[in-house]
Amino acid sequence: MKGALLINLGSPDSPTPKDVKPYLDEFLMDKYVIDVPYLLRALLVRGIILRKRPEESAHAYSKIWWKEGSPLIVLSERMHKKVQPLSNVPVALAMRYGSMTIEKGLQELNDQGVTEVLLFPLYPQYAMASTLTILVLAEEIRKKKFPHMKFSDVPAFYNKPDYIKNVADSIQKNLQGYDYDQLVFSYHGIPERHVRKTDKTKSHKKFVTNEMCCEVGTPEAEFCYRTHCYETTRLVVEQLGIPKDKYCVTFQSRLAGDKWLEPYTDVEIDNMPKRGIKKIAVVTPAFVTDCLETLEEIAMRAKEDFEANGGEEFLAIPCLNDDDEWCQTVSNWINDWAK
Ligand SMILES: C=CC1=C(C)c2cc3[nH]c(cc4nc(cc5[nH]c(cc1n2)c(C)c5CCC(=O)O)C(CCC(=O)O)=C4C)c(C)c3C=C
Ligand SMILES: [Fe+2]
Ligand SMILES: [Fe+2]
Repeated sequence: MKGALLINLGSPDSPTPKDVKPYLDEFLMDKYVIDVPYLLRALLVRGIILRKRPEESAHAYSKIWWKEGSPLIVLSERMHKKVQPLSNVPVALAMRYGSMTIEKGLQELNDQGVTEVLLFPLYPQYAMASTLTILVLAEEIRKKKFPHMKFSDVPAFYNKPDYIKNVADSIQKNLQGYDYDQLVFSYHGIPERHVRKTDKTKSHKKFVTNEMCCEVGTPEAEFCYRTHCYETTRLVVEQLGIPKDKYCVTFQSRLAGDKWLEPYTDVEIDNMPKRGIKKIAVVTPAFVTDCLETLEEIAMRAKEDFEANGGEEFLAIPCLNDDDEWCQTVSNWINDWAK
């Protein structure tokens, strides 16, 4: 029998340093996230980052935490609840990090008699720190625990017409009656090195801000997160008829150290009021589910900083979450595969 496993990033069990620390340890010790040799990674993560970050992150999480739990988990569960009845096969939900493990998700499907699994990473744009790490871990678990299972996966869907329509429709709905100067497409950042690493053709050289590094359809674009982000944006603005001077692409959530994809969301948004841009809307299409990075970093921190710098109106557009059309899209893709 066939079945699907929806996989999102995951959250700590509670917004306390005690629970945030092991979650961050698992996340940042992942070699596809901090991609340096083990000893250096342990020194960086356990010797430096995890000294202060659990407290800081726990504080940030506590600002967005809901009575029912982490927004990312609660919203993913709501989406799962809507997708299951629309799907013709069993659908389970798991997280890459934290307690809702991929192993538990596979076990749940196994218990229902599923032997052919569609792995569905909930990331529109491909990155080794998001998509690849899920696929690698799932395969390790399959070999050890479920050797009889067969896996397929949903590739990055950054340019799939249904997803683009869902994002465009959501933007249009949220922008109704809101007269903005600039629509900011803010994507989760990654180190530039990650883009080079996943490029099998090794043709990426220096990045030029606001210029595409690859042409969609070429081998180098297949795993280029940066191109996927620009292409999602291009298709969405094309659908909505937004002119060039009314939108921009930025990258958020960088960790200190390496050079990450530019331009940086915080720097760009802080400078906008000085350039006469006083009313903005921010959309975050790298996240299908609202989470710490959208609810705290964008809707709270970026808004406060924008206003402190002279900005007047700031609208954070919610992610697709459990939007009916989006849930229909997800189940359509599952049903097409299961045919
Ligand atoms: C869009 C997909 C994501 C990519 C790519 C990604 C890369 C990446 N992230 C970090 C470090 C952190 N990210 C954190 C939170 C976080 N990241 C994503 C998604 C992607 N990350 C989500 C959905 C979330 C929110 C989780 C939630 O519970 O709401 C965090 C934890 C919070 C914090 O301390 O800031 C860290 C750390 C790196 C280093 C990286 C690529 C190298
Ligand atoms: Fe992240
Ligand atoms: Fe590229």
